Order: sequence, then structure tokens, then C-alpha cells
Amino acid sequence: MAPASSLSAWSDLDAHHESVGKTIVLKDAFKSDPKRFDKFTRKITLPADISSESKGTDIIFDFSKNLITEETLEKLVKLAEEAGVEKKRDAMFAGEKINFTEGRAVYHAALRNVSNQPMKVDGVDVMNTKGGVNEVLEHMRVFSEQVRSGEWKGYTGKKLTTIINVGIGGSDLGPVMVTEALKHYGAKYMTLHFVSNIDGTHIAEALANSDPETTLFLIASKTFTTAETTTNANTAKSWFLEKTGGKGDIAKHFVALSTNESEVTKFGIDAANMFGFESWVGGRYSVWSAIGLSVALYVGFDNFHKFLAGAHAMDQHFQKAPLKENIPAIGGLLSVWYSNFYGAQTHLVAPFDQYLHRFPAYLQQLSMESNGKTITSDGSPAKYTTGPILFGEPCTNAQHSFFQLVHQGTKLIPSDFILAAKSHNPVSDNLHQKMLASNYLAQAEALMVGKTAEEVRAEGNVPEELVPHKVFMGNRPTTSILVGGAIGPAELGALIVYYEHLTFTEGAVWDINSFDQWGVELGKVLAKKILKEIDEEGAGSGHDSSTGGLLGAFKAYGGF
Ligand SMILES: O=P(O)(O)OC[C@H]1O[C@@H](O)[C@H](O)[C@@H](O)[C@@H]1O
Repeated sequence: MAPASSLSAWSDLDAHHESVGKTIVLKDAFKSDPKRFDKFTRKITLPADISSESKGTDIIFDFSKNLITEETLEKLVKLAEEAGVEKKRDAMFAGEKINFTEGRAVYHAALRNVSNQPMKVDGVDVMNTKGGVNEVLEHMRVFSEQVRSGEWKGYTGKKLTTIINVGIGGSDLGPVMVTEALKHYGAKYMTLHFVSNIDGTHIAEALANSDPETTLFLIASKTFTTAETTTNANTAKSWFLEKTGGKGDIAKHFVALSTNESEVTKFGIDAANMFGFESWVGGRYSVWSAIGLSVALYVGFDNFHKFLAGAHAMDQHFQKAPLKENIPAIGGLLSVWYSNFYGAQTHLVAPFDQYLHRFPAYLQQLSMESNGKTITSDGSPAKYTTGPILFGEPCTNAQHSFFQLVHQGTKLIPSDFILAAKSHNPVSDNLHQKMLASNYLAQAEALMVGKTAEEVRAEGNVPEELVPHKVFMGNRPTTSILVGGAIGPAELGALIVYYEHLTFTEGAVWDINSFDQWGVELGKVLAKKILKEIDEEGAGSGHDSSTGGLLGAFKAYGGF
């Protein structure tokens, strides 16, 4: 593929940015076009049998408060066409090896292919082959039901009620985020811990109040070689054996979620207690795989299945909808518009939903590990900026911390706001929900309309020298996502996949490989070398004076 900036649609957008993009005033655009909301809003409806709403749930994506005209959208669509976004999308869904630096298919969509269409990699239907998607799902169903019913017992015959998931990166963030998001559906008697950090505090705190007789460990690692996870897992195993006086039965208390059977068995987990998946599932896309076992245990397999089905609905939309109507494609193209033509460096995602409090952290890995790349498909560096810095916090909290910068800072921060129309906790006669919604609406409106000096003065009693400080420039873009019901498993699945395919679209335009992550390797290698040096005499070798100096100081202060 040609570099994005050499495409004619790119130059066209450049000119369009000069003539229209730089001058568009959103509040005027709304005044002059009463249909702007309708024109730029897209909707997906999730089927009734999987939704939190009995008639099916609509999810509305309001793109109208973005710095675009109809012409902009057409030009962005043209860019997607010239960049081959649809071709690349179809190649992904056809199981082609679009992860070209690792020679792998990118096939996490197969994991949520609940309509069970054949999906093939190398000519093999991954759905129905031995050890394939359906077989693993069935294993997950049986196991999660056995644990939840108490049929699967610990070594002293007790029901397992504490789940400790040991994993990091994609083997942690998805399960944490989803179990938090679906807490309303979770088994109230279960205690969940997610241990990821190599900092011993993480595992120590999880084990502190856990009872080995009632604890189930899920060792979640695609590769089963990640240092943090194997170290934490070994610490957990030693704790278990020590606390049970060697009588504890590993087979009843430890299961593995992995692609690497030989490492799993080396660790001491029976292959029968391993839930597998394939190398075509990237770590950051693995919550749909066996890595999601903690979700199935916590919310029950039926809800896990609805989660997959909601995701599948968004997959189908992404696959079939023309680009101009294609919700994730539009999201991705807007990101390109802001990153490459306005010089925006960030992307804020603020869920107005406490249950979604880990959603931005999850999206950070999805977006930044996927598109934090410089090299394009021909091996040359991109001549344009790629993945934005994604960040966020739930609102209304974020409003009271960093929103100052979003409203009045010097940076353009394209923002997404997410709200569910219905709360799972309509306390105080829904007062909280109404206040939450009023903030969701007010923030997007305020960011767009701003406040002029004249408006500040008209408020009266404002000393002239304070006027500029109280001015809001406005014209700051937002995308508002409204779930037309509560956020249940299916709604959550669809929201995640919106961001997955948004990220895909960005990467496809930028002509980068969104599916590898070589950038995390160098630090791992250096850490291994330094770990050895901590146990050796001296302050290591071959380091710069800062690293060597700090290593020496650490050893001296820490008594190593
Ligand atoms: O599941 P694993 O193999 O232990 O890997 C965990 C994480 O390891 C990180 O190094 C990768 O960058 C992530 O993509 C991955 O999710």
C-alpha cells in the first residue's frame, strides 16, 4: 500500500482543511443546518434476545459535534477507499495474514462469531476444528457452570468463591475492565482479584485474605512466558502448597488460559485444565477468548455469550455497512482527520458511567499498542503522525480534575463521551442518573459553544482584567455515544468492538501493522540483564552513568 500522505484524497483533505476545516464554527453550523444532528448521527440496534432492552438496544453515535461538513465526510471516505480500508477489513475477516511482521492472521472476530459462519485460517474452519472456538467455548461453559454451581470443588470439598486471575497486559486489562463493567451481573458471593504487577504487593494483597480451600487461580498468559505472570503464578503456587501443607490439589485450584501447552504442563497444570486459543488472537484482543474465563465465571456463561453476541453485531455492521454509514470507520476517519490535519495528539474517552471506570485503561492498550508505530508496510518511516495518546477517566470525576485543559488549554483534544440512558442503580428516584446525563450533555455543549468575551461581560460584575480568563474558545469536538438502555453484556461487547474497528481503520489508513508490538521487547531484554546484575557484585556493566549510578544506589539503599 502507498503511504497515506501520497494518496490524492490526502492532498485533497489538506486543501479542504485549509479552506473549511480551519474555519468551521460548530455552533454556527448547527444554527444554519437544523438537520445537522440527524445528518451526522448513526445508530446500531442490538437484537432483543441479547440486549438489556426487551425490544433491542439502540446505540447512537452522534458525530455532529465534530469539525466536519458533509463534504469532509465524503473526503474522509475517499481517503479510506484509496487507502484500501475495505480491502484490508475483508482480508482480516477472511483470515488472511494481515499481521505481516509476525505472519499471522488477525482473527479475534472468530471468537465472537456466534452465528457460527465458517471462518478459516489456512483452509481450516477455526470454529469447528478440534480444539477450535466452539470446543473451547463449550469447555468454558461447562467449567464455569460447575464452579458456579459448586459441583467443581476445592481439595477439601468446598465451593470455590475466590477467583484470582494472574495475567498482565491483554491477559489482565480485558478481564478486569469487563468484570468491573458488568459488576451488576456478577455473582455477589464471589471475590475477584486480578494480579498483574510484578510488584510483590499485588500478589501479596490478593493472597492476604484468600483461603486456599476456596480459591481458584486462573493463570492467564497467551505465551505463558511473560516474566510477571510466571513469577506471580509461581508465588501463588508456593503459597497454595505451603498453606495446604502440600495436600492441596493443583488440578482443582489452578487452570491455565493460554496458547502454550508445553509451558502450561511444565508449570504443573494438567492440559485438561487448560483453555486454549490460537496465535491469531492478539493479546489486546483476547478477552473474547479463554482469557475471558474470569468474566464467564463471574457473570455466568449466558451473559458471557451475550457479550460475544453484542461484539458480533458490531463486527457485522463493520463488515457490511458502507463507509459513510459505518460507525467504527467514521470514528477512525475522524481520528485521522484530527491527528493528521489538525495536529491533535490525543484522544480522550470519558465514560459517564462508574462501571466503565477501567474502560479508558483498556482502550489505552488497544489503541496505543496497536497504532503506536512509525514504520509503514514498505519498511519506511511514516511521514505523518500515527496513533494518538488515548487517555480518560470516568465522568463526572474527570470534569473536576483535568477538564480545565480540555476546555481552556492550548491543545485540541477530540473527546468521546459515553452514557447509558438507563442506570443499573436508579437511586434517589433517578436523581443521580439525571444529574449524570445533564453533565454528559452540558460538557459537550460547553466544549462546542464556548463563551465569548461579550458573553462574559454580559454576565455583569466581571472586572475587565478577568474577562480573558473567563473566555472559552469553544469549537472543541466531541463524539457523543448514547446507549439507549442500560449497559449489559451485549451493549458492552458492541462498544468495545466499536473501538477495535476504529483502531483498525486508523491503522489501515496509516499503512502500519496494528497487530504486532515489537516496541515492548527492548525493555524486557534489558530488565533481564539488570536483574542478574542486581545479584552480582558492582553496579552492572555497559550502562550509561545514570542507569549505572541508580543501580548502585538501589543496591546500596535496598541492601542488595
Ligand atoms: O498473555 P501474555 O503472553 O502473558 O502477554 C501479556 C502481554 O504482554 C505484553 O508484553 C504484550 O505487549 C501484550 O500485548 C500482552 O497482552
